[in-house]
Amino acid sequence: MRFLKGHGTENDFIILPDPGGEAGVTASLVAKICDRRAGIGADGVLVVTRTKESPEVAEHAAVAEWFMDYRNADGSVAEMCGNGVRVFARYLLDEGLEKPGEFMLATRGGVRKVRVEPNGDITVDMGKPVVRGESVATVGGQEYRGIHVDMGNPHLACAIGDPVVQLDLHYQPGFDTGVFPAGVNIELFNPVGTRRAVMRVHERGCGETRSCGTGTVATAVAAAALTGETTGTWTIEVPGGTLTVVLEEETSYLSGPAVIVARGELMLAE
Ligand SMILES: N[C@@H](CCC[C@H](N)C(=O)O)C(=O)O
Repeated sequence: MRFLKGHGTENDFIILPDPGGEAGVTASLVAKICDRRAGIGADGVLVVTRTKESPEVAEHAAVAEWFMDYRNADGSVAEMCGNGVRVFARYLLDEGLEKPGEFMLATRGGVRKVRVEPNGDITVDMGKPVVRGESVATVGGQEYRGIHVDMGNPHLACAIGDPVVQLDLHYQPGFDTGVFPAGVNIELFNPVGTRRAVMRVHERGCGETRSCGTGTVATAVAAAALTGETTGTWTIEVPGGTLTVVLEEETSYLSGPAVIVARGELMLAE
């Protein structure tokens, strides 16, 4: 099977072209591919399938030709991946499967519009973040209160006060399984100037990653709430780079670089 590898601010993905949806990519194959020692290594897999060939999203086939079938590194599926959408869009553009400008993609979290910026960055309309309340994350025995933000997938974004570099995110942070029965992506951040924050993330199904697009939008929402704002343009610094988040009343946008770095033939089997 042919594969490519790409990343968006070092949130890295293996891309598996499967236009007809016939490959039957399993959770165990995804976990093998993403293994950083025995496999290729990645935070997740993006299976590229025509929307009309994917029963779970076929209803969107009239508006979005391609479905980003996103899988976490442990093989689990997720509703949405902001950096994944941007890398997926880069792949479609490079392959001539979509034209530069604006186009729509299907995800499990709904249809997303993407746009190529004059500087080559890719912007995604991420939809309206939904604030569902507050909850607590525990890291290294320390409790941090944060905001539960639904970006299609679940997030808990906590302003922590302590420097984010000091956090040990090798382990799953504690969280309230009553609030997050399907798990949660946990962002730990500090505001560092006007509409700017530095963030680290522990992703559901992946562990710590160097960036998380949906997580940066959740962080912008939580950081804005600290100053009573709900709109504005935020710069979020992550270990893998910098992303821009625009919060509007009815939607949000995520912008940044997305690149393809390799292509090859997969020799792993289930
Ligand atoms: N890295 C992603 C989010 C991927 C999904 C997440 N791990 C989940 O399980 O919800 C992003 O860029 O948004």
